[in-house]
Amino acid sequence: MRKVVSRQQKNQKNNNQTFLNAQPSLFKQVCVIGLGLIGASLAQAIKDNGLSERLVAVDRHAPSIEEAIKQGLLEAGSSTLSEVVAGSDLIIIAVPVQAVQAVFMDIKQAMDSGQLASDCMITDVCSTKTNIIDAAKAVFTSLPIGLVPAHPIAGAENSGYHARRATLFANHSVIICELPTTNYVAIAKLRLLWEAVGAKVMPMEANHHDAILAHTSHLPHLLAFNLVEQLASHDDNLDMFRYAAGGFRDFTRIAASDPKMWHDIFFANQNAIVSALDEYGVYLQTMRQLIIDKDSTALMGLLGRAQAARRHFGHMLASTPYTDTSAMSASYIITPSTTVSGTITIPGDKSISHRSIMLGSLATGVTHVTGFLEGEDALATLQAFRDMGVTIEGPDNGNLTIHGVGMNGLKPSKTPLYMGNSGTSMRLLAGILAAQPFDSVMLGDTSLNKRPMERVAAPLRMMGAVIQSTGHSGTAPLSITGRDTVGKPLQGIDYELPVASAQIKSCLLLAGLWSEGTTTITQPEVSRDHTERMLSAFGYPVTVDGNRISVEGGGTLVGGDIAVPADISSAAFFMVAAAISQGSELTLTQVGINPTRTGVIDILKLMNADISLSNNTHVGGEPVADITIRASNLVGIEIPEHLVPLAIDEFPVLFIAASCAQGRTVLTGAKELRVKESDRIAVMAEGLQTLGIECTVTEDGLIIEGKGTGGQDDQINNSQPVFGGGQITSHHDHRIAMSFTVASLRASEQIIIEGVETVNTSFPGFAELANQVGMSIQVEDTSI
Ligand SMILES: O=C(O)C1=C[C@@H](OP(=O)(O)O)[C@@H](O)[C@H](O)C1
Ligand SMILES: C=C(OP(=O)(O)O)C(=O)O
Repeated sequence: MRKVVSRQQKNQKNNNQTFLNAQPSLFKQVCVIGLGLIGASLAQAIKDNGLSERLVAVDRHAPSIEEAIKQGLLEAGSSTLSEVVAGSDLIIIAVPVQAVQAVFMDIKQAMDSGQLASDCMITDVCSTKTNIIDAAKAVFTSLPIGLVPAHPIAGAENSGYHARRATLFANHSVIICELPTTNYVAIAKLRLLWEAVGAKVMPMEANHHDAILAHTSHLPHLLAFNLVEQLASHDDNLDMFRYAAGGFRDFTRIAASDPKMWHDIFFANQNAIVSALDEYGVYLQTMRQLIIDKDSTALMGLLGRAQAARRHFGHMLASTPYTDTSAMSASYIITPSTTVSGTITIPGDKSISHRSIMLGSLATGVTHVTGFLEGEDALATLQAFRDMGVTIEGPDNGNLTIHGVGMNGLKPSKTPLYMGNSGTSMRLLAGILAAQPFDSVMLGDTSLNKRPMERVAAPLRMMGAVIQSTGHSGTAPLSITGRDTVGKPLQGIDYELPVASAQIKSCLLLAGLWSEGTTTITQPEVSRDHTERMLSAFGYPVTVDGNRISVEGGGTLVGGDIAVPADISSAAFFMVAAAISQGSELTLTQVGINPTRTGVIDILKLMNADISLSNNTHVGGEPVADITIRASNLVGIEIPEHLVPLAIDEFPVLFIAASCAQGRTVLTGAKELRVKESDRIAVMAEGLQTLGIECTVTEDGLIIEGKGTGGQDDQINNSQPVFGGGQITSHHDHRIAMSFTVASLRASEQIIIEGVETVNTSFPGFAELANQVGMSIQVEDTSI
């Protein structure tokens, strides 16, 4: 259970911090027991950072002590604790795990004899934690109030005093066990010490620490030692080592670590290690059998899943940018430019990419996808299906091969499904998961966790789904109970959508595929129809009657080939870029022009944009064309409300166009913009005002006073800046970042956009492409 901290304790913590910061050194005397790699490195880091007035050490190896004193690292040292420990206010135990209990006995004696205060802080750096606490319990009548067990997750294959490095802990994690018996000041001071040497501190329960470390550290070390032993015991071991490839070297690097230390750890964490090892045995047997059986699909699936999972975990951890604004570290520094030109290819459509994974996975047979968008949103969907046991090869340059598992072939994921920033993934998957026999949990990043999920959860409940939005206010995480537990299938419903949302419509239609009877969705306005089109392309009958769409449950999907066209929502940035800048002409090849998506073209044309389509054809059931757009004098308009759902994602960049138009542009009926990755009305208005544009926020839209000077019939006059310069934040929203980039074509000064990592959710390579056509974007990492 997490430790609950009262307000009083929090205040006390803040006061401690101020008090501690005011002290010349954090400690009067630190005594390090054990001058091995970790102990000596920590001593050196304490010394270099001036964290203690005095440093003393205990080590049985006299030459290390002598050298450390000679080098000025230590004031004193000995092989016996009682000779140097007096007056220490922190003791750091850095000896092998099995020797810790004996050290505790020495410490107790020093406390009993008055050499040490009873509240003296005691910490350790050992790789196991429950046995350290047990050892302390065995020695002290009650756990010392200064005891803070800790574990820096840092090391090196070299051991001993000479291998020490003061920087060993920089950017590494240190786990601290905050025991209920420990004085709060001791915890706060140890935290300060670790942070001062560059480490990231995280609290964790001792049991949990031991179970996790058994898998992530102890098992890999055991396997490394074991593999070296296996190879070394061969008769031709010399040849084996001589020709051992990089794989052997990389895999067994950690087998050069200190044997005594690992001997102790393996015994100290016996139970957790044995269970990790048993589990490993099962996986090894499975792999062995797949090779014997020459089961290529299953082996490919396993290898692909493992490769993706490794990347995914890295991503999940590194994707803290999406969960923590302070960590959003990449910025665009944009120098104003005046014109764009060229012929470019825009990456694949995000909505269609999501659906290709979903339907390809649920189909029978193999589905080949080309033009798949390798952006983080679509990759989140891909990973979710891998987590549910689907074998997916790729993505390789937009190519994917999906080995469909059929309507009843998904397996429960072992971990919660992580949807990152993607509303489409979470909402569409909610419909699929609600119908599965097993339970599921879906998580999102900070932005996604704020977006409304009851809009799908409530109608799914009407179908009999058991689904909870467990966030603050009808928001993610979503927890879904499997049909096996519920005991009966979903029931078809006749549902009228309260908003024109393709995500809600698709969620319910997808749930309808497993439901008894008919599911009919009525939408108030037309919204994108990719789900309907792709279901039909996979052979699933869909009935469309005006704005009423129906499916019957119980059908099947048949895999095939899907070509994903270029995304018109991404193309929109370049359409506006060319429209607003003098002398520009851009051609965007083979862009999807599904009529449920072309609101942006209609709106720009109403604003007097010069847009033409050519090479019209069909790709994978979707119409596509080359779009050519040239500079023109844009004029302000009242945007017709029926076009809003058809251009829902393009408004941020349309606001940039409106700012460059002559006269006022009024958007109404677009409340939905407030619940996208950010509140796109508020956030765009704020950014526009920063850049000197007058605009008024309304409940369901925005009024923009355009600064363009040329009218519809005038000479094209797009060379005067309408924006100033300034600093804009993305608010975790890719479309905000890209829209303000386009503004730089009519800006008088530099525009800086912070938090641009988010662009990768829908448009990897955006900055490179923008530079290719004539913009001037420099990407800077400001994290260091
Ligand atoms: O179905 C889809 O692929 C999408 C539907 C739209 O969302 P809403 O359904 O919330 O309008 C759109 O904004 C989103 O980018 C993608
Ligand atoms: C709203 C968007 O996506 P999603 O809802 O999938 O996060 C978008 O891409 O603009």
